[in-house]
Amino acid sequence: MKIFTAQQIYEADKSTIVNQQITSDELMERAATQLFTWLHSRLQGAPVKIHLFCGIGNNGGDGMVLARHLQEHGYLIGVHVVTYSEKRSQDFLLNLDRLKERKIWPNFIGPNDELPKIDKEDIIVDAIFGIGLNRTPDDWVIKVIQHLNNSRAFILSVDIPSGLFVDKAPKNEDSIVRANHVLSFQAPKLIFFLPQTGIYSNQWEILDIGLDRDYLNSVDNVYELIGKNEVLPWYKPREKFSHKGTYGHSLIIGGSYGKIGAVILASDACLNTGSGLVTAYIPTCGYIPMQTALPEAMVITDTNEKMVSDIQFDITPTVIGLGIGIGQDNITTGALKEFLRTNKTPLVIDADALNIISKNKEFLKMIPAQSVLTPHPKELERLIGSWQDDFEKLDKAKAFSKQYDLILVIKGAHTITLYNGKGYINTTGNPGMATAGSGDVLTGMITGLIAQGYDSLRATVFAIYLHGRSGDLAVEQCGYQALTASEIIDFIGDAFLDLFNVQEGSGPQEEME
Ligand SMILES: NC(=O)C1=CN([C@@H]2O[C@H](COP(=O)(O)OP(=O)(O)OC[C@H]3O[C@@H](n4cnc5c(N)ncnc54)[C@H](OP(=O)(O)O)[C@@H]3O)[C@@H](O)[C@H]2O)[C@@H](O)CC1
Ligand SMILES: Nc1ncnc2c1ncn2[C@@H]1O[C@H](COP(=O)(O)OP(=O)(O)O)[C@@H](O)[C@H]1O
Ligand SMILES: [K+]
Repeated sequence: MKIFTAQQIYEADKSTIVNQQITSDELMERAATQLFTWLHSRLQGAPVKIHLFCGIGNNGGDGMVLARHLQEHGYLIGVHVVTYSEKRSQDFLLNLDRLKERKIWPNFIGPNDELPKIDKEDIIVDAIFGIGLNRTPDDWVIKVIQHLNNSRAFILSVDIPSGLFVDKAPKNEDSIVRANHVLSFQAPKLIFFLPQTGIYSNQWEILDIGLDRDYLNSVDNVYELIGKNEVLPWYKPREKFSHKGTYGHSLIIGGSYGKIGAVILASDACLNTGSGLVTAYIPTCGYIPMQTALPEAMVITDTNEKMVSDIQFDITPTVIGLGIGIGQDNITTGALKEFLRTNKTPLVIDADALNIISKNKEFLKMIPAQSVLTPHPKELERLIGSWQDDFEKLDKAKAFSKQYDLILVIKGAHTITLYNGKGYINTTGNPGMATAGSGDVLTGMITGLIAQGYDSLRATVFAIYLHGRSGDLAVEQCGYQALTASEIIDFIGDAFLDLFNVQEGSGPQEEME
C-alpha cells in the first residue's frame, strides 16, 4: 500500500474534484460522513458526551460536518473552535454556517479563554490540525492540546493527531495530541511508523474516501507499506521435480566462544525458510553443539578454537549470511578483511560484522553490490553516524544505501528496508520479539530466501514480513514475555501457510498493539 506525501494528497484531492465532478465541500462531506458512520456504528446512540475540538482549516471542517451528523442522530455534543488563525478555510466556514442553521452554537476558544471541562468518561474528537500544520502551534494552542491530553478521555483524532507534521519531526512534544485512535483518510501516513512520531497514534485505521484511483496509482511514492497483499505475489511455489539443489546452498559464517547459539538460530531459521542446504562456518568450539542442536546443517570449522580467524571453505554457496555472534577481535577483523577482498558471493551482513565494518569503513567498498545489511538502531548509528530525528535518519540511511549500492534494513517495531531511494515499511511483528536472538533469526531467513532465487530486495522485504508474522502467530500461543527466538523459528512454517489464509492478516489497514 502506497504512502503519500501531504503534497500528493492535496494533488489527489484536486484531481478527485475534477475527475469525479464534485465540489471540495462534497468531498469533505464524504470524508466526514465516513467518520460519522465509524463512530455511530460503535456508539449506537449511547448518551456519552462528545467534545469536538475543531481548527479553522479543513481538518476543523471535517469536525464541523461530523458534529452536524452527530447532532442529527441525537448525540450529546459540544463543539469547540480553536481560533488559531483568522484565515478560515471556505469549507470550514460553509459547515460552520450549516451548524448555526441548525442552532448549534460552537464555543470559540481564543488565547485567553477558559477551557471546557472534560470528564474522563467523555469522548474527544480531535480535529484541530490535519496535514496542513506547517509550524509549531502557538503556546496557548499547546495549552489546549495539553488540556485534551490531561483529560484522560478517549481521544479520536481526525486524519492525524493534531500537532504532528506529515513530513518532518515535531519540535515540541507537548504540542501533540496523544490519540487513542486515529481515523486517517485514504492512505496511511509515514508518521504512524516512525518510533518518534508513531507513539502519538495508539491505533490507526484508514477510511477509504474514494480519492481518484488513477491519480493515486500513477503517483511515484517513496514509501510503501508491506502487508500480505504486497508479498503474496512474490511467493515461489515448489516444483514437483525439484530437489534440494534447486533451493540453494546457504553458508552462515559467525560465532565465537559463548556465541555459537546465534549461528544455530540463524541456520535453523534459514532451513525453516526453505534453503535447500545450509552450512555453518564456525570456530572449532562450536562443532559439537552445532551438530547436536541442528543435525540438518553441515558444519565447517575454522582452525581457531574460539573465534573466526581465517575464512576458508571448499563449497560454492549461493549466498552467505555473515556476522552473527562473530565478535570484534582483531584476528576476526583481519579474517573479514581478507574474506571481503576476494568474495563475490552476495552477502547478508549482521551484528558484529557490521560493527567491524563501521570501524573500518574502507571495507564497505569490498561488499558485493545489492548485498543486505541488517543493523539494529545502535549498529545503524555506528554505520551512518548519528541523526537529529527519524526523518534525518531515513535520509542518511537512503544516501548510504545509494552510495554503496546496498540494501539497508533499519530494524525496529516497523522495520524499514531502503534501496534505490525507496523505503518498504513492514507491518508485522510485536514487542514480544524484542528478545535475544530474534535478529539472528531474521538474518537466517533473508539468507534462506536469497538462496531460493528471490532477488535480494524482495528476499529482504519478504523475510521481514514472514519473521514478524511468525512472531505474531507465536505470541498467540505463548504471550509476549515468553516469546523466544526459537519460538519465532517454530512458527515460520505457519507464517508461510498463513500467506494463503484469506481470513487473517490480510493487510495493513488496521494496526493493533
Ligand atoms: N484529500 C484528503 O485527504 C482530504 C482532506 N480533508 C481534510 O483536510 C485536512 C487538511 O486541511 P488544511 O489543508 O486546511 O489544513 P489543516 O491541517 O486543517 O490546517 C489549517 C491551516 O492552518 C494553518 N496553520 C498551519 N500550522 C499552523 C500553526 N502552527 N498555527 C496556526 N495556523 C497554522 C495553515 O494555513 P497557513 O496559515 O499556513 O496559510 C493550514 O492550512 C486534512 O487533514 C483532512 O482532515 C478532508 O476534508 C477532505 C479530503
Ligand atoms: N517492538 C518490536 N516490535 C516488532 N518487532 C520488534 C520489536 N523489537 C524488536 N523487534 C524485531 O526483533 C529483531 C531484533 O533484532 P536484533 O536487535 O538484531 O536482535 P538480536 O541482536 O538479539 O538478534 C528485529 O528484527 C526487530 O525488528
Ligand atoms: K487532527
